[in-house]
Amino acid sequence: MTGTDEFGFPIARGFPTIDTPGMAQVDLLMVQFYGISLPQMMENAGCALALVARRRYLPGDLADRHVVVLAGFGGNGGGAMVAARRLAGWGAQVSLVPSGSADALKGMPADQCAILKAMGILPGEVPRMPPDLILDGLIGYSLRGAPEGRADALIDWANRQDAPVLALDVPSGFDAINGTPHNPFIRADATLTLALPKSGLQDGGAANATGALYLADISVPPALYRRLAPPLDVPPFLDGDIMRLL
Ligand SMILES: NC(=O)C1=CN([C@@H]2O[C@H](COP(=O)(O)OP(=O)(O)OC[C@H]3O[C@@H](n4cnc5c(N)ncnc54)[C@H](O)[C@@H]3O)[C@@H](O)[C@H]2O)[C@H](O)CC1
Ligand SMILES: [K+]
Repeated sequence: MTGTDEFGFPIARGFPTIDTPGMAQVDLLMVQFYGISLPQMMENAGCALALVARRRYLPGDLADRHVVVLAGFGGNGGGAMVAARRLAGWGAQVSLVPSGSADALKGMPADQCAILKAMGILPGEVPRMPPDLILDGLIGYSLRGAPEGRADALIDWANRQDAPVLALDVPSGFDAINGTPHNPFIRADATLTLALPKSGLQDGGAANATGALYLADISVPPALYRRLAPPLDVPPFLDGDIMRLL
């Protein structure tokens, strides 16, 4: 560790990068070898996102602080909805904006959305009231080509707002492997990437798409990385669950 950033997050160097096929291997080993489920990882991811949101953007009392959560239909959207739940629990006013009809959500994102509905947070359109913060959970490392449809429109909307955007895992529209920005891509003020920094995020990506780059521990055992082909040597998160990388 080489000190902390201005928000008190430990600064870390020496974490290797990983590409999307490598992350797919990690997810498989987590589930099949260790029995650590995707919902468990998603819970860790979303909680870490909410913690970065609170400490970096919403210090103090969260009452009257308005957060718009943009949520896609995959694991990225599910993690963002966990963060929505945590921030709402801490008193923030949360608007949930899915990238399609919420009735069409399936699997874990649908489960997360059902929890939010039970809490009285109903999926809807982007609100007229300007937000204090936008969480980008539209598309993660499974982006395929340039964003289309509602995701495309919501990325444009987010980039037009004065509020900062905090991206989950990768800025949506940004290729996590090779760092190619598609049109459009989220211009994040900060990005919280999960488990290991994705290879395309190394230098913040083209045009510094990521902004400040954080890394969250989602409870991958370091020994798992030595089972990958090729193996990776990853240090434990000794100084905290959330590290500042860039
Ligand atoms: N081990 C981990 O790091 C974990 C990461 N998690 C999070 O899950 C996502 C990856 O989830 P996945 O379900 O594979 O997909 P995505 O959420 O990235 O996106 C799929 C979603 O996006 C749509 N889509 C893809 N390309 C486009 C496009 N060009 N235009 C519009 N829409 C697009 C696609 O149709 C799907 O609906 C990872 O990034 C993390 O955030 C988990 O929490 C578990 C562990
Ligand atoms: K994202």
